Amino acid sequence: MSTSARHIQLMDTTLRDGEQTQGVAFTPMEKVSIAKALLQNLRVDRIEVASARVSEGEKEAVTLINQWARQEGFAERVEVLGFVDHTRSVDWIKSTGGQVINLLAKGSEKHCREQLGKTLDQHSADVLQTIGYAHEQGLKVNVYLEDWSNGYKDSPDYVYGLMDRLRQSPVSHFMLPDTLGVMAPDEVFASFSDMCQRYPEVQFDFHPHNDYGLATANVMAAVRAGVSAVHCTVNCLGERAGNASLAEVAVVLRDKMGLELAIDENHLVRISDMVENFSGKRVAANAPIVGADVFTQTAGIHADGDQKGGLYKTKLGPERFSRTRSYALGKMSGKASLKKNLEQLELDLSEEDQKKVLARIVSIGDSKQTITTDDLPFIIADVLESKSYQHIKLLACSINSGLDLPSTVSIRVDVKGDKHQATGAGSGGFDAFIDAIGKVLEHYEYRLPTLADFEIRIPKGGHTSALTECVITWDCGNELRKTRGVHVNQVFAGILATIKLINIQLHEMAASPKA
Ligand SMILES: CC(=O)SCCNC(=O)CCNC(=O)[C@H](O)C(C)(C)COP(=O)(O)OP(=O)(O)OC[C@H]1O[C@@H](n2cnc3c(N)ncnc32)[C@H](O)[C@@H]1OP(=O)(O)O
Repeated sequence: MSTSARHIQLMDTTLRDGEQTQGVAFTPMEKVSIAKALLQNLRVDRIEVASARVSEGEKEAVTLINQWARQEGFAERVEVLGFVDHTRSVDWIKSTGGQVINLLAKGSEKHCREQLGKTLDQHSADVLQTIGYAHEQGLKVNVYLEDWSNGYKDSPDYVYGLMDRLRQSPVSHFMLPDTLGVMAPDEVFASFSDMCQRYPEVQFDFHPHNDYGLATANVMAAVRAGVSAVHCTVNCLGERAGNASLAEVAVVLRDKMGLELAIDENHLVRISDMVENFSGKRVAANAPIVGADVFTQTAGIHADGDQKGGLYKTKLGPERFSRTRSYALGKMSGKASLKKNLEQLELDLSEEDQKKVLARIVSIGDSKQTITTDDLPFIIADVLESKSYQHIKLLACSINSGLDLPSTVSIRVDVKGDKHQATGAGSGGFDAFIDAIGKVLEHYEYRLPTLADFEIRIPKGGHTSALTECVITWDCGNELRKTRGVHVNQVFAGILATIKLINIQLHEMAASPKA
């Protein structure tokens, strides 16, 4: 089947199946923000925002989403999963102002018999009755055949029997899920080809799960077999191993299958960040498209190839997703990696000095420490013994902490040659240090930016006396900056990372004073 110029709908279910990720619960306002970003900015075709009857909080969220969607003309693109429970789910959805029910019917004989205790005839009659009621109430109806992947394999006659009974009813999409993520691409292709041939008038959606890590590959197979819509979630959230990643599906369908999608790729990373923050589920640094490291070249040879005319470029360039390429510094760096970082910082070094700095970077990398671009000026200053980056020096610091007691700190610092002493208090040693250093820096019209992230780690297999590395991400208004500190004491590792950031910013203030 030719796939060119076909339009495939993306139905995002971050707010329904995504919320079935262990430990995830969105507040109503978080749900509204995600819904707006999905429909308005990213431009997915449809969103599923909840299961009916779950809770009062869920009802409030769905009501708010529907109010907004109606104003914006998106009302028919907001869907809610409902159960085969006669009137209850339909009434719940109606009361939220919803217009679409995704009715959860049983797609395997086993689930029908053992979970509902019904025969095919009884269940079909119940489903038809709920579809009829939903229509009377003015709702559009889609139908899930839950556990279809197992049902199609173990009880195909049940699946065909159910489809034959439901196909004449007013159902917009039949949504066939691989509920337990057990299918492989060849099985998906064969089963969807069969379903599409038997029921050519029916619009099928595919709802994948990622238990074997095959969700995106399975989406490709389903599309090749003729489905008209696929389901996915932001950051691959979803029950167990999750669904298919929205970012992966969007780029794969475009690049590998030449399909038309409405998605605006510039928003993929922003929505991934939003969902990461609201869900509390960290995105793996190597997650395709949205992971923190996926546009970073680590190997010196790769940096060299990029320097020589973009030899390592692919269609998945960072600019496409409003991101930038970076070059990691560590033991695998070469001349080209250093050059790229120096260019970014607009620093000029002689070939001789570059060699010395590179040797230090490689030896720091050898001791398992990581190096950020912002560390580079300090490594240079240290290697070349320049004091020009040393605007602030911590001369002494004592911390007092106790269980259930506020922490106190006493510091002595040198700022641009002037000595200062200060004390501070806070809920922990680091917090107390921030209080104390803030008092000193007031004299220099400098305020620390807020923390965006604070990570402490020790080398794997490390012991209690291991060096600790602290990497702090700072929200500097128009950009995020990372600085790191290394010390046996984790609070001091954080303090050293903070001193480094202050040095960078005092240096920038000195280099470009306010007019
Ligand atoms: C494929 C999927 O991911 S489906 C996701 C479905 N969404 C959810 O489950 C959302 C979260 N769930 C909930 O909040 C609750 O489970 C509720 C509100 C839906 C129901 O709660 P309760 O009434 O306490 O029942 P419980 O959670 O034990 O649900 C099981 C009942 O639903 C029945 N049931 C299972 N599937 C269906 C279905 N498709 N339609 C109607 N009833 C169903 C079961 O037979 C069982 O009924 P029984 O108690 O008479 O034996």
